[in-house]
Amino acid sequence: MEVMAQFQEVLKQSSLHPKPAGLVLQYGTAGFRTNAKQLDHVMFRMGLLATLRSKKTKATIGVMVTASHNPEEDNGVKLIDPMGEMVTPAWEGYATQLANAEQEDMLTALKDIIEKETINMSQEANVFVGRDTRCSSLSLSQAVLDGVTAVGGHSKDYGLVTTPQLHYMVCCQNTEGKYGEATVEGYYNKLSQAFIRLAKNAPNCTDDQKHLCVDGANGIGALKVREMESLLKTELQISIFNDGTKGKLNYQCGADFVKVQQKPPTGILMNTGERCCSFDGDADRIVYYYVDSEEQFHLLDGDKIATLISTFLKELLTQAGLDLKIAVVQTAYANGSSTDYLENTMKVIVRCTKTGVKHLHHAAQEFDIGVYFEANGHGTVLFSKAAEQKIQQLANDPNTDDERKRAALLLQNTVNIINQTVGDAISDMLLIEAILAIKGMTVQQWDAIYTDLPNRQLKVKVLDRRVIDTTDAERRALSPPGLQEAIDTLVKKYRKARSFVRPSGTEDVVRVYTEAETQESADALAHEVSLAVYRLAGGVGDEPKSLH
Ligand SMILES: CC(=O)N[C@H]1[C@@H](OP(=O)(O)O)O[C@H](CO)[C@@H](O)[C@@H]1O
Ligand SMILES: [Mg+2]
Repeated sequence: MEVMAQFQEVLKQSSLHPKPAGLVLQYGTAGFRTNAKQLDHVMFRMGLLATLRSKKTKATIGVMVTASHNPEEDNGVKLIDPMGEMVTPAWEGYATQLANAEQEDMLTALKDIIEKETINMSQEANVFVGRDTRCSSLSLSQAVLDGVTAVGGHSKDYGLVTTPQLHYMVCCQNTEGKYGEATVEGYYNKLSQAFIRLAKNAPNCTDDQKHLCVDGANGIGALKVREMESLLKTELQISIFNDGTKGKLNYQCGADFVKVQQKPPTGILMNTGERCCSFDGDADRIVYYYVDSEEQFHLLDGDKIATLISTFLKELLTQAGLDLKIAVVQTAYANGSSTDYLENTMKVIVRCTKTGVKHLHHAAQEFDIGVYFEANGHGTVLFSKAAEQKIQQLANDPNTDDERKRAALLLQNTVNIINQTVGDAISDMLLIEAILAIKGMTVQQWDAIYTDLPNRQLKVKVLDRRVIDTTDAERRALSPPGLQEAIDTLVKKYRKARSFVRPSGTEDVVRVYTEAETQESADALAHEVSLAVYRLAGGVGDEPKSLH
């Protein structure tokens, strides 16, 4: 189609996906997210934008319709760049401009991007689309597809997939299959084969040890684990709870609920000491937990996962005699005990970045092996090309002695089980299960590697959360005036205490984090810091109440 006619078509189609006048949304920590009723125009426009991005990069781009851990009524959209990573920041800016342009200015906003990025409109474009199980996701993903078609792109609709599965498809497609086959079956085969090979190194694993309870958050993860189950054969026996047949998505279940509330999800049958895990609503996060004989709940969050994985990798590197630099990337939410253990006992490099996987991912790319996890369980491992080559070479070298060869093969299968494009609950689960089996480690032993400092996360409602500006990987507030000083004074009252506040990028709240020697101190400090935020940063509604 000729360019002018193309724009006419965009205009015509756009009028079928009109923007409510005055509505302003931001591309936040992980894409746009709000009540599903407000998103039709955003989806259509993200279809347009993904097509432009595809033309620009001459590669396939992904669009995932999901609001992850948010309530069922919400929805959202995430854009995926050619290597399967999150879309680059400059284009997040375009996304915001395009989504917020009033109906009559939409075409101008679109042309603006085309001009700024000197996009050749006759270039072919391909967009992969996926969605989660929310009621609103089907029609919203149709709006994305309409957007792609309107500007002359080709699309492939993967239907119901987890977010990390779609990231994987995009990476496979753009690497001509080197990363794997761009199908859901290809994904299951690659991961399950690597898992079976790893599990072969744990011949003494009993049936009890092979059992795992999975809380699927009543979302897409439950469906996808079920599809994969038979391929894991006898090496892993999974009981799936909250599979979406009865309960509501993310409601009193799922990784976010378990992490923030520090308690088990509803809808799960847990025996004492049994290993359990929870996914979030789009299956890119995972946390583990168990209940001990005194009914005490034990959470193994992203920090514990990062510690387990990096310990395993470090041991294998030593056994293989490979000199590769390994680092762990965390955010300010990482428990102080985990950072202390990683730095001082394990002696690995630790980096702290701003919240949001894109920041962690970027930092992890600077090392031979970068293990990154947010405390909430979102994370993965990145291997540099050079690291992968060294592992490959050693595994294939006929002169390698047995111990080194075994370690190299384990490393090779570890590379294959990991979804390096983004945090992936299914892939992380399989890796963790394999590590525990190989090391002959129980969930209790894993938990005992270090003891978490008691901590608390709270939310405070303010008029405009943008009044809070932070620095030092969000650990210190620069504005409003007096806030950081107030926090510093409060923190000094408690032993081993730490606290910071930051505006959320996914919800209209300010988040408060505290940790201290005791839970009482962490809770009291959290309340006091919440009050400081409320008073100094324009709190709305009732004053924050004490937790006890
Ligand atoms: C404290 C916390 O868990 N924050 C989450 C949450 O971001 P906020 O910007 O804090 O709303 O959602 C993000 C997207 O899922 C995730 O990357 C991040 O870790
Ligand atoms: Mg998620």
